[in-house]
Formats: sequence, structure tokens, C-alpha cells
Amino acid sequence: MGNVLVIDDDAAVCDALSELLTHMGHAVDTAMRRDSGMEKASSNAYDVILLDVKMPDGNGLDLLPKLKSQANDPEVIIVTGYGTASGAEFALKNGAWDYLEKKASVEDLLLSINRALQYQKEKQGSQPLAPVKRERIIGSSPKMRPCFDLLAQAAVSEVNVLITGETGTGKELFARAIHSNSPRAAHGTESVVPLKRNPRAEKNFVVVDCAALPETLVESVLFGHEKGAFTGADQTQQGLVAQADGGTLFLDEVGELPLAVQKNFLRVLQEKRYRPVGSKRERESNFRLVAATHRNLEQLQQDGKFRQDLLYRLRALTIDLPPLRERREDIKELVRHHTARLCRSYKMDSKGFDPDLLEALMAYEWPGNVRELVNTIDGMLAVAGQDATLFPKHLPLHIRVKIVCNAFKEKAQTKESSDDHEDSTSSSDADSLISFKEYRLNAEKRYLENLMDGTGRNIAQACKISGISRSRLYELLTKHQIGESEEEDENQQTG
Ligand SMILES: Nc1ncnc2c1ncn2[C@@H]1O[C@H](COP(=O)(O)OP(=O)(O)OP(=O)(O)O)[C@@H](O)[C@H]1O
Repeated sequence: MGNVLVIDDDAAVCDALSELLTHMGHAVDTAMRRDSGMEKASSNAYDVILLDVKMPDGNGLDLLPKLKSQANDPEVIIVTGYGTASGAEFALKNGAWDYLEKKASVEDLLLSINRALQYQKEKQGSQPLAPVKRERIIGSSPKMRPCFDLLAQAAVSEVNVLITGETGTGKELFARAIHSNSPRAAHGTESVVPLKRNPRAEKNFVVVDCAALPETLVESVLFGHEKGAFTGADQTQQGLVAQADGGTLFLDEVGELPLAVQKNFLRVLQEKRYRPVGSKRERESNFRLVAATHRNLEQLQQDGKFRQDLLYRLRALTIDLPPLRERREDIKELVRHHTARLCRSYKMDSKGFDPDLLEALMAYEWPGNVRELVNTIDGMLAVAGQDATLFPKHLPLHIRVKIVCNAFKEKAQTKESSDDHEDSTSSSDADSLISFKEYRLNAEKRYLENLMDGTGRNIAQACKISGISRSRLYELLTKHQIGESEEEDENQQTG
């Protein structure tokens, strides 16, 4: 029998589930708030947790990654009165066992609980997977944990793996780690074709950048060609599929593979046989496939740009890497790791970090994810030179401006919501309310002041960031009596 925790703010639901599950022989605890639920989950090893979504102290779904990162990895079943497709997607992507509506039948709920308990029992009895070599992959946040679990599973099996995630989230890093943790790396041989033909090939991990394949040469690059197969083919050439024999073929940006090639490649994937261009004979290649994309392959398939049968084949095991903004806890470790690495490679002394800088890096959204962070550190090291400590002033201007503007927006939002709150609680304050026009003017002035401070009063930069034309910006600055930099003034007068 299992240990179950019910987190639900409705006392009647807690009582009914507690009675039902206790009657079935399970040990049941209940919590009516998120914080007390989290406290209980941290100090007890539950097998299954039933989690409500709308709680008085916040959204229950936000607890999911933390609950899943508990040492015993409990199964979490979301039981909500307000089911939505996006809620269900979020829940499943974050490791929930199931997503049920409160109006579901008791039988459905019990079935889900029993299956989760059975899975937990079998998991406890099975051999744990050997820990994987992390290589240079940094990340200990709850969002990264399921990714490392899947990496471990992928390393010990031969299934095709699809790695998804925004640009710069570490897809290639994961693909390399799957290969180097697999038996294929241990038995790896040097590629027969000189590595300079494919600088990203190491041992028998072979990278195919589908976005960079010239359309007319795709087949030849992948499958090779015979001498004289086409104009310019003055010697027989081995393709990347042949190079990956005995190893791993990494199809990066697989969404860009031309439709015509997708059909051929599917056959190669199924049969592990290919025919070089101009050859009558088929050859064998025992490669293992790992593919990656930042695009939505399902959408591409619906738009007729990606074959459904290939999609089904590719995603036997999918690892979805989270964007950096969803795992900000990892930023400090990433900064330390990459700064130390870059300093070593530039033969520089290592750097210290001003606490304000780390805070600023944690506050930024990082649309280019870890790659953008690494490039930013690289740029900061160049600007800092021999300075022993990195400060926010070493950050690129566009990042400093974004951080300042975001902070301002947040402040404005907090103020707005506290104003709303005051409106709803106090009608006697009506005298102090201002017109919408006045409110908008104040907000406009605050935005401009912030923009000018953030850009160091640089008009060109301010226009670029705000999207406001130069003449309109001058007009607004004059209206609100805000000064721009003298240098810009002079340029304007002489220009
Ligand atoms: N978890 C991580 N730990 C340490 N470094 C990372 C991590 N994720 C990404 N990086 C670094 O970020 C950069 C980009 O990583 P990578 O090329 O693997 O991303 P990607 O998702 O394949 O990008 P793209 O979709 O643009 O090809 C590399 O310098 C890599 O070392």
C-alpha cells in the first residue's frame, strides 16, 4: 500500500479522498495550502501526491517541479476544477503522472492513483540507472532533473532520440553526452574521412547540420557519391552516414531537412542501408540516430513540411530542454563555469563577480539562452581586461537597458495592481484619482526618463530600443522637459 498526500484547499475534497484512500489501505496526509503541502512533501517520502491547481497561496502547478525534485521522485496527479489544454501541457511537460478534472469519475481517479502506485513500486524494485558523466553540462535546477534522467535512459539504449528546445539551450551538448555515455563511444574508432571535412566530427559522433546542407548536394553529403556521378564529382567520396557507422549520427536542425530527402532518409533509418549517389550497390551503416530541432515538428508536419512517419520514428524518446529563463537558479553556476573556462583559455587571471552583476544576470530574460550568456561573458571579459572583478558596467548596453526597463515595467505593474487593490477596497479615495489622460502622461514621462537613463542619454540607442523615430523622441523629450546628452545635442546641431 502507498503513502499519499492530498494538497487541496477544499476541506470536503481532502476529507472525501482521505476517507476513500484510507479505506483502501493507503496512508494519507492532507494539506490545504501550497506552503504546508510543500513542507510535508519535503519531510516525508510520498509515493503519490494529488495536487489542486487554484490554491489560496498561489497556483498549485508552480509546485510541480519542486515536488518532482524530491529525492524519492513522487508521482504527482493534478486534480483541477478548471482544466485547460495549456495547463495539461505544462503539467505533463513537468513530469506530472496525470491531469484530471475534479468532475472526472471516482473510478478514473482511483485507476490513475493505482497505476501511479504500481509504477512507483516497480521503480523501487528495479536497478537504478548508472549515473551519467555530465561532461560539461551545468544544471541542478528542478527543470533540468528530468532531462538528466532521460539522458541516462538514452545512453543505455539504442532508441532514436529527439532533443527539442529553443536555440542555445544545449541540444548539441546533450547529443554529445548521450553518445559519450553510450557503449558506442567506448568502442569508437576514428572517422575514416579526415576530420577537417567535418570539423564537428569526433571519434564516431558525426554531426549533420541540416540547415547548412546545400539542397542540390544533400544526398551526396549524406550518402556519398561515386566518381563521375555528377559534374564535379572527380573522385568517390564517403558520406556522413558512412562515417557514423558504429557510432552516432547527430542530425542538427532536423526540421530543415528537405522533404524529398526525408523520404530517403526514413528508409535508411529503418533499414540501416543506403546507396551512394551514382552507385548501383547498397551499403550498410550501423549508426544510432540523435536528432535536434528548435522548431515545432508537429506544426511543420501539419503544414505539410515534415513527414509524419519520420516524425514518429525520430521521437521514440524526446528530451525537451527548458529555456534559461525557466531555470534561473542555474545562472550563477553557468556564469562561474564559463568565466573560469574562458579565463583559462585566454590565459587570464580568474575574475570575481560583483553581487549586483549576478543579480542583473539573473533578472535578464536570455532569449538566446545559454549561448547568449556565454557570448555575453566573453564580451565582458574583453571589456574588463585586467580588472579583477566583473561589474554591471561591463555588460553590453542593450542588456543593461533591457534589465532596467524590465525592472521599471515590473514596478509599474506592481503599482498598478496595488492601485487596483486600493480602488476596490477604498471608495473614500475617489477624490485622489486622476484622469486616464493624466495617468498616461505620467507613465509616458516615467518611461522616457528611464529610457534616457538606461541608454546614458544616447538618442540613437534610445530610438533603437524604443522603436520611436528620432524626431518624435525629441518632441516627447521637449514635451516632458527631459534633457538628452550634450554630445548628442552637438551632433544634432552640427549634423
Ligand atoms: N547546460 C549547459 N551547461 C553548460 N553550457 C551549456 C549548457 N547548455 C548550453 N551550453 C553552452 O551554450 C552554447 C550553446 O549550446 P548548444 O550548441 O549545445 O545549444 P543548441 O541548443 O544546440 O543551440 P542551436 O539550437 O542554436 O544549435 C555552447 O557554448 C554550450 O557549451
